[in-house]
Amino acid sequence: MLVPIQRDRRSAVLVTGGAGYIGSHAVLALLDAGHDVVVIDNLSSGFRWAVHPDATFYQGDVADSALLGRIFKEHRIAAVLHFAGSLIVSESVGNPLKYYHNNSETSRLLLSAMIDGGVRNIVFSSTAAVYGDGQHGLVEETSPTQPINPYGMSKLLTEAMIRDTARAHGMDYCILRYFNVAGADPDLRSGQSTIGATHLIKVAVEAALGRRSHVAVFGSDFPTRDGTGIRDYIHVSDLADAHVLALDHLLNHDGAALTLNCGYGTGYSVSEVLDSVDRVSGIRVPRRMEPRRSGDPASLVASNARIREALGWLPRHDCLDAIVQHALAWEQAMEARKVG
Ligand SMILES: NC(=O)c1ccc[n+]([C@@H]2O[C@H](COP(=O)([O-])OP(=O)(O)OC[C@H]3O[C@@H](n4cnc5c(N)ncnc54)[C@H](O)[C@@H]3O)[C@@H](O)[C@H]2O)c1
Ligand SMILES: O=c1ccn([C@@H]2O[C@H](COP(=O)(O)OP(=O)(O)O[C@H]3O[C@H](CO)[C@H](O)[C@H](O)[C@H]3O)[C@@H](O)[C@H]2O)c(=O)[nH]1
Repeated sequence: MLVPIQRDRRSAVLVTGGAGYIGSHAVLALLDAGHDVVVIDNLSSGFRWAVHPDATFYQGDVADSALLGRIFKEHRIAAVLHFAGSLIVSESVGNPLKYYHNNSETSRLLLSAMIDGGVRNIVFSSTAAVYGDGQHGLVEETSPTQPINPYGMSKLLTEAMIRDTARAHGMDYCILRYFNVAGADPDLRSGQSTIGATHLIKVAVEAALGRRSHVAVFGSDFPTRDGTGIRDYIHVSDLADAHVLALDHLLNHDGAALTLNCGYGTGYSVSEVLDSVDRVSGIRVPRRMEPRRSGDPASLVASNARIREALGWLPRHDCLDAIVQHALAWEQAMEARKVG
């Protein structure tokens, strides 16, 4: 049954990491849906220009409890959408403490500041990396969580903190486990601008535009149909929509406690993704076979039955070529604007 949205017009939403790739798209979707938006970002990997001017911006760290306290006093924050964090799987293997600090410890401080500030709703950016390796077929939310890298473990710890804190302090939460996020806003209001990006589709479209000499294929001996790693690539705008739905759900359901996969349920291998980039760009991107990257599972593909059922989420851009097309268009637009 559809529940009418009773949004408190005076309240706002705090987006941590709103100057980053996914956060900046969520800000656009929230503004499009009529929410007031406040952003906190330390600009460690995000960009001030990526934050829509209609959002109020604070430059600072989520671990700065005094700053969070000030924000909670200056605005009526109804909910926090927590994107800020570190997210490179291979980096987390070499520097795990960075991840346990910036993902786990910083989230603990955020939860503590939320309790102090009386903010009782949180949407959290978790990841498919909490599931680990050895997954067969579609991964359900009830599948075992056995991360094989510190990044996944740092997010799993945060999930546990959120559930325990919610129980103890009467908070409501929606944990969104994203699979592989890619693409750009179809109107090119934002896109992935990360410097020195490591994500496959971003790297491949940079190579198609001649900014990289080739794409390294990390591992061709995985137990997959063509030996390369399989992932479920979700368009960033569909993911942003999921956040607006999650927020509305929290604002309308007391006691909400959701953990939801965000993916399409279709997996593509690295070779298939590169074929798509070749097809869409019209350029044969040079590929070089290299050994596996540490911490990489063979395959991660989402079951999305739960998010469809719980939030009524309906993807609008469920097509690999469309995702690649938008990613490529954003790269070209950045080149033209000379940003990033
Ligand atoms: N990109 C993906 O495929 C993917 C997949 C699963 C989960 N996620 C999660 O989504 C979230 C956003 O990822 P993204 O791809 O947009 O990355 P991003 O690096 O573009 O965005 C992260 C933003 O957070 C900011 N930030 C980092 N630490 C901060 C801190 N301590 N205080 C304040 N600001 C801080 C950065 O400056 C940046 O703007 C992350 O939590 C990530 O783990 C991403
Ligand atoms: O230059 C590259 C980059 C990636 N890959 C391969 O492409 C696939 C996807 O790799 P990405 O680096 O694009 O993404 P990850 O799967 O490593 O991780 C991403 O998705 C995860 C969820 O599945 C996490 O949430 C994480 O934050 C996010 O970076 C993997 O098989 C990887 O080995 C290559 O072969 N060459």
